[in-house]
Amino acid sequence: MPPQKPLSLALIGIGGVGQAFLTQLALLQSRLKSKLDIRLVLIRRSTTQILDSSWRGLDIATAIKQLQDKSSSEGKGKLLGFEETCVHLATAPGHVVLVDCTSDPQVAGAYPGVLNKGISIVTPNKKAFSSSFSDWQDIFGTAANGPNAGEKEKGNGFIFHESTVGAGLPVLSTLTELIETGDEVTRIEGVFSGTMSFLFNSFNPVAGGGGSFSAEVGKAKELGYTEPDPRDDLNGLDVARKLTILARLTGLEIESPTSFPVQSLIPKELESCSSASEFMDRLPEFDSRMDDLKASATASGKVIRFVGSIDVATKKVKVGLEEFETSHPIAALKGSDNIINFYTKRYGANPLIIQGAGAGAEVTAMGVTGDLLRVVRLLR
Ligand SMILES: NC(=O)C1=CN([C@@H]2O[C@H](COP(=O)(O)OP(=O)(O)OC[C@H]3O[C@@H](n4cnc5c(N)ncnc54)[C@H](OP(=O)(O)O)[C@@H]3O)[C@@H](O)[C@H]2O)C=CC1
Ligand SMILES: N[C@@H](CC=O)C(=O)O
Ligand code: NA
Repeated sequence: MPPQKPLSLALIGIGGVGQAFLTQLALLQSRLKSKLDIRLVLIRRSTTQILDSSWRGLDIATAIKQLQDKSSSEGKGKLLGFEETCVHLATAPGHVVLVDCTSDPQVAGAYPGVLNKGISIVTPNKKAFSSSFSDWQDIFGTAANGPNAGEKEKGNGFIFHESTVGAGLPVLSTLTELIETGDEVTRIEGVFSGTMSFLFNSFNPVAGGGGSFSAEVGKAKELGYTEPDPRDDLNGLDVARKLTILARLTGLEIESPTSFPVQSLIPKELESCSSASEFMDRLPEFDSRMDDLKASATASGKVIRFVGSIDVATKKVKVGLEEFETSHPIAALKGSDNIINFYTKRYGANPLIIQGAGAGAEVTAMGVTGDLLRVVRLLR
């Protein structure tokens, strides 16, 4: 049997998710070594990168150390522009896959050009899929696995982004299958943020009590649940981005994550904070406002949770705080659990429910590694 062509892989972003992905990649390399030769040829941070121009593949542990060890010559190399790097990357042997584990909108904005070079993309970065609707159309009009892909897109890359909604939970693959098998999705609702789930089930637990809101935000950041800037969770935009992605997959042409009501939990007085650290330092000043919301819910025997919903028929999307009876499944969530209810014609009054950790480096990396395997299967 002729040796398989190698799969050349480039990773950008070696934060929580990126490093967890590398751990899973090392496992994949050893498990698949008789069937597939996966070579890590580039890893890149925001300020430096290591590119293996021999295309033989980097040793993962050494490469991470070099990137993290600012003093190493490798780690200090002049950072080649991202687009320039991709032109070079496209010359790597076999199929090339870019793994974008950043939350950088500029990297995401380059996706159509990357796909056009025949490079596939797997990513948990929501920015590309939740910017303008025309950007969405550009991406899926270029990808070889786009809904209307034809001869023209044949040589282009594939794109998968399961971890953009519900981390590794099979939310996007389930929605895609519901739609592709002809079911009619009428409503999607639930808890879509691991950070907000954790915040409210620890600040306002069903059993009563709970810590201060700002302290719980700090814990969510330490646990690796929040966006690189926690304000992207607290302003409701992370959930809005996820609902934009889901709504677009149902066929709704949502213009942007700010084209529907999104409740922000950022105190107006802190909207001008110039940095995440300044914001986090001042957040405790406003804990009493969240305490008042909690007290009012408690007075009616309820708890507050941060939820989202899409009504496909009326095209109504909304994101914000709601009160729930303590017996409600949403009230009972633990940790970073998401719960997503798909109401469809086929499932009727009993929705298809997906529940589980919706944030955390390892469960997110699982979705990215699963997407990489989806690309591998398409190459067979
Ligand atoms: N954490 C989670 O539970 C989940 C995260 N996600 C998504 O995964 C992505 C990564 O999240 P997470 O790992 O937690 O974030 P981190 O902040 O831990 O890591 C982000 C990494 O991206 C790097 N980076 C930023 N901009 C660039 C750039 N232009 N080029 C190269 N590298 C860059 C940073 O490098 P440097 O350190 O040099 O600045 C850092 O290493 C985000 O898009 C997030 O929304 C999705 C689902 C769940
Ligand atoms: N910050 C996000 C990460 C996953 O999308 C969240 O808390 O859900
Ligand atoms: Na997912």
